[in-house]
Amino acid sequence: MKKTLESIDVTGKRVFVRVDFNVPLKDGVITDDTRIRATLPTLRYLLDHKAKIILASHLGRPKGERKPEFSLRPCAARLSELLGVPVAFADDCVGDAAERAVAALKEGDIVLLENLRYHKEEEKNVPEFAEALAKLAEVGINDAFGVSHRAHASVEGITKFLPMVAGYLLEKEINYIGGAVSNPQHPFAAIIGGAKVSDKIEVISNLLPKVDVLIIGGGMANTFIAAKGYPTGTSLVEADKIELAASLIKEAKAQGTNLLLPTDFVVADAFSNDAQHKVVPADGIEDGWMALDIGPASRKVFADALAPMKLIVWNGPMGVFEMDNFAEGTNAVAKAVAASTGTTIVGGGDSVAAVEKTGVADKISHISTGGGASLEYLEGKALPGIEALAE
Ligand SMILES: Nc1ncnc2c1ncn2[C@@H]1O[C@H](COP(=O)(O)OP(=O)(O)O)[C@@H](O)[C@H]1O
Ligand SMILES: O=C(OP(=O)(O)O)[C@H](O)COP(=O)(O)O
Ligand SMILES: [Mg+2]
Repeated sequence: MKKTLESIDVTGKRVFVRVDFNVPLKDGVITDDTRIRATLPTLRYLLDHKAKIILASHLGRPKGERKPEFSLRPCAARLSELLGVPVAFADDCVGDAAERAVAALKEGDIVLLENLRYHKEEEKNVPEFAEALAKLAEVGINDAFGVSHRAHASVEGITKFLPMVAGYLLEKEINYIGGAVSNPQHPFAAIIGGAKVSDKIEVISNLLPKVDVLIIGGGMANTFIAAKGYPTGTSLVEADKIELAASLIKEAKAQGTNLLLPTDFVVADAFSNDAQHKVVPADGIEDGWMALDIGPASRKVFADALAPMKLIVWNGPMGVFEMDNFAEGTNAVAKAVAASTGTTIVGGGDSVAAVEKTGVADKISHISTGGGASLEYLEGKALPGIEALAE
C-alpha cells in the first residue's frame, strides 16, 4: 500500500505538491480546467491544515527553453478563482525566485512555481535538479496522475530526497482505473487517437490481448493507414512507427481482436479551420491533403461497434476537434461513449476537454486526468511516479 496524504503531518509544514496543470490553452486562455479542478480536494485539505503549499507542474513540451507561451501563470489565476484565495506565482521553479517565494509563505499560503520543463533537467531526471526541488519543502505529495508514467525529476527523482505520498486525485485514479481494469468486464473496447503517436503506439501490443475491440482514430490512425500501403499526403505520420503499425495489424488478426481503422477521412489542404476540406475514402488521401478528422462512415462503424460494450476506455481525440470543421468525428465518438450502458473511462488532457466541449462529461463513468498515464496503467505497466511513492 502506498502512503496517502492523511497519513502524514502537514500542519504548518512546507508541502511540495506535484500537480499536472498541463491544461489546453488557446491564446493564453485556459480552454478546459478539469486538471486544475481535480486537485482541489487535496489543496483544500492542505489549506484546512494550514500547510505552506508549493505547487509544481509542467505545461506542454518547451524542451528546456523559457518559451512564454508555456508559462503556468494563467493556471495560478484560475486556481485562485476556484479556491477563493490568493495564489502567488514564482518566475522559476528552482533558484532565487523559487526560494524567495517559498520563504515568504505563511501558514495557509499557496505558491505555484513556473514550468518545470523550462529546465531540461526535469525530463532528464537529473538528481541535482530533483534535490533543488526537494529542498524547497519538508513533505511531498504527488497529485499528478497525468504525468505519473514519466520518470522525471519532479515525479520520480525527487522521491530520493523527499519522501512523497499520494494525494486524493492520485488515490482516486489508482482506485478507479486499477479496479476497472484488474478484472475487466467484457466485451471491452479501447479507443486510441490523438497526436502523441510515438508514445502511445507502444502500448497497443500489450493492449491487444486484453480488449475485444480496438478502435484507432485521430493522428494515430494515419500511421496505420501508411502501414496498409495507402497514401497519407501531408497527414501527421510517424515514419519510424509504420513497421510497428503493420505488425500490430497482423497481431490483432492472429489474436482475433477486432482492430477498427477509419474507412474514410475529412481531409484539408492546410492545418487550419479555414482550409478547404472534403471527405475521402481511407485509400484516397491525395498529395497536398491531410487527414484531420475521421469521416462520416467511420463514425457510424465506430459507434455501432461501441454500442454492445460493457467497458470502454478512450484516450485521444478522433480529429483536430479544436477546429469546428474537424470536430464531428470526436463529437460522434463522445456521444457513442456517453450513450453506453457499460462502464466508460475517458482520459487525457485533450480528450477530456473534447468530452466537456461536446457536453457529455456527466455521462462518463470516470473522467481521468491522464491520457498516456491511463493507457500505460491499463497496459499493466508499473508507473514510475506511483512506484516511487512511500509505502
Ligand atoms: N488527424 C490529426 N492530425 C493532427 N492532430 C490530431 C489529429 N487528430 C487529433 N489530433 C490532435 O491530438 C491532440 C490530442 O492528442 P493527445 O495529447 O495524444 O490526447 P490526450 O491529451 O487526450 O491524451 C489534439 O490537440 C488534437 O488536435
Ligand atoms: O497531457 C499529458 O498527457 P496526455 O496528453 O496523454 O493526456 C500529461 O500532462 C503528460 O504530458 P507529456 O506527454 O508531455 O509528458
Ligand atoms: Mg494531450
